[in-house]
Amino acid sequence: MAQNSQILSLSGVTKSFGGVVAVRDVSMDVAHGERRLIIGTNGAGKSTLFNLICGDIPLTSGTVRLFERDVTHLDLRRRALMGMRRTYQATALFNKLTVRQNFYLALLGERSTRHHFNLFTNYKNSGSYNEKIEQTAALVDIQEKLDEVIDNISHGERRQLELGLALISQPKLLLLDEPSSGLSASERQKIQAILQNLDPQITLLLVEHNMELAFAVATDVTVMQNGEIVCEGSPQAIRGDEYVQKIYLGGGRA
Ligand SMILES: Nc1ncnc2c1ncn2[C@@H]1O[C@H](COP(=O)(O)OP(=O)(O)OP(=O)(O)O)[C@@H](O)[C@H]1O
Repeated sequence: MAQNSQILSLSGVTKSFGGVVAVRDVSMDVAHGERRLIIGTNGAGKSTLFNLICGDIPLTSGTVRLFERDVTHLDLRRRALMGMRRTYQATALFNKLTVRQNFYLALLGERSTRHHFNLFTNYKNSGSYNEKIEQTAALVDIQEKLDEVIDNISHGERRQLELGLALISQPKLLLLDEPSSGLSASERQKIQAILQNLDPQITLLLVEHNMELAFAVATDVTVMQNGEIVCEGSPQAIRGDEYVQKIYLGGGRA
């Protein structure tokens, strides 16, 4: 994909839940390679916006374009096949299986969706996936834990694995919903380093409440409040913005 191409383009995106307008008339363009941070107080509409971008929920009105194609009416699976992946605030892992087996199942699920082949007949070919699993595990710094059962790894390592499970399909656009929530300072630093070293070809959309991590990773920032975009700019500009300071530092997380 060309460096200047639009990876994501939202136009007039609105979502209402009954009387509640969770996202109101949002327009936003994200270019190839950007690390776009979306911040806003609780209830600002960030998760809903992610759900609309992914195709998890339908829009009330507006248009979503992904990789320069109108995907407004495509479901999550079809958008994923185009090269989009997201993580959730809580991802279900197979806790009795090892890290390697979780990677393996993600890879099989991915291949079966793409090529419609049978998961079980392909189990015999598992050796051919090992290299890919080991490469991805190294990207998220979990290569030492490949043969540990999930129940025995730390919370931070689970978050690293969740990132790895999203990366193993080699997405072009990756949406991360609070990748550091619930982590200790040292676990958070690890996630930060992983995100800072991410392949520059991957375009990133990030919702994150920890400002240190968020601003260390972001190239561009969008600020939301009450379902609307209130400002956009470089991390430096947003950090210095009086209004942002007020909604964040003036007790805005209500
Ligand atoms: N399924 C739903 N049904 C009804 N209202 C909803 C639904 N999902 C979200 N909302 C409402 O939409 C608004 C935006 O919520 P959303 O979860 O998108 O905010 P957020 O910015 O992600 O908040 P947080 O930082 O707490 O995760 C809130 O008022 C919320 O109560």
